[in-house]
Amino acid sequence: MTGYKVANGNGTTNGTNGSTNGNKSAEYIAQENPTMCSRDCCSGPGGSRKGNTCTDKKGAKAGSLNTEKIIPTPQSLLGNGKILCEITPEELRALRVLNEDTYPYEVIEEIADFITKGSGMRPKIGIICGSGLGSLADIIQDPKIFEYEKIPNFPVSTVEGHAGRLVVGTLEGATVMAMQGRFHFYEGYPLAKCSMPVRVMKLCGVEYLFATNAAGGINPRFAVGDIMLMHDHVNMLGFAGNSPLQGPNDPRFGPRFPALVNSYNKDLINKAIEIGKAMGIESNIHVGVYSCLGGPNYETIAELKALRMMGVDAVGMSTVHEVITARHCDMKVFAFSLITNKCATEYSDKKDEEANHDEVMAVAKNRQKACCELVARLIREIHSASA
Ligand SMILES: O=P(O)(O)O[C@@H]1C[C@H](O)[C@@H](CO)O1
Ligand SMILES: Nc1nc2[nH]cnc2c(=O)[nH]1
Repeated sequence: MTGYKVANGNGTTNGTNGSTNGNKSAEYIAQENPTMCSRDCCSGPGGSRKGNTCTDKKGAKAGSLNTEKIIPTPQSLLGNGKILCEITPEELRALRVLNEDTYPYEVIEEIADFITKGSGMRPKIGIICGSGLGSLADIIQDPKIFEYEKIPNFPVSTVEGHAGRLVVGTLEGATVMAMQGRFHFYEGYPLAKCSMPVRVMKLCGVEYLFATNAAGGINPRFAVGDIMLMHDHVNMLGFAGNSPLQGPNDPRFGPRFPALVNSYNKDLINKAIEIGKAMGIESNIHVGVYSCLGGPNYETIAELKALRMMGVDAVGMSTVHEVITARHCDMKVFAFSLITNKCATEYSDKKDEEANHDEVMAVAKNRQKACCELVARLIREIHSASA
């Protein structure tokens, strides 16, 4: 069988079956067929790989390509199965952006223009709907809806309970945009990509980020269905050296070293507490610390005990990197967790103490009315204060 190399962004891997598929594996190089074209070769800069020049491209076009030697990767098959040599410059650029970990300012600007021009609105408040909380976007009036897959260079949602639409419209008089579906690290997206829409929101004109999530309650005082207003977080992925701000910093978004104390706006937390009282649900409202783990697995008892010792009240798989990105570009942040399950912190054989996504979705569905009312009332206050 013919040998091959699959470029994986960290070097290349030799083999005769399967592929080593890194994030940047859209290029592949035939070892025994120097006429095959690589992505670098096609796209110019940095493209002078041994045995792969633009002459090779001509050879490939002329039909000397031995397709049996190509190991297709998911990325290589993008573009209706066309190989990269046949992709137009526009398709190639889109493909590169999809494969990149970071998005240049200009690309974010293009996405923001697409949304503001397409909707005819410049939203002031951005909402990220947590698992099962998509109904937060359903209460938006006169909505203009953008399916993620139709937004240029936008990722797609892959998780149940995350519809994959951006909804722009008005809520309590304010112009808002809501992500009905967020991107998670466990879906395979790097953190910068997970939180890229926050930068899109910023360039659309958004000043306030409302981030919501479904989370497991670690604090023993929390009951299923309670709402925890986030006043701080523990960035576990950050402890492991991962951040949405990794890589070159573009000062048009914010500083290289942003401070994160006071990330969660105290005025908005206090207003939300007042609103909770007015709604008669003050006993279900708490203020606490959230932590995001990478997922998709839920936590072990030992992990939950460790988180509790660190002062974490609720644990999830999102939000923290969105908040970091929002604070980096100086947005005001309000965030809450809907407690969808109680996390067990003692060993037990009881099956019903295990977290599961169906339960998460069911609780979110049951509590969506209260969550929508809290968000709507808070937006009304922000809007009337600025009018
Ligand atoms: O998107 P969020 O953080 O609300 O969703 C949480 C984390 C996982 O995606 C899911 C697990 O049930 O709920
Ligand atoms: N990591 C994590 N995410 C959740 N999302 C909803 N519940 C949970 C949970 O218990 N743990």
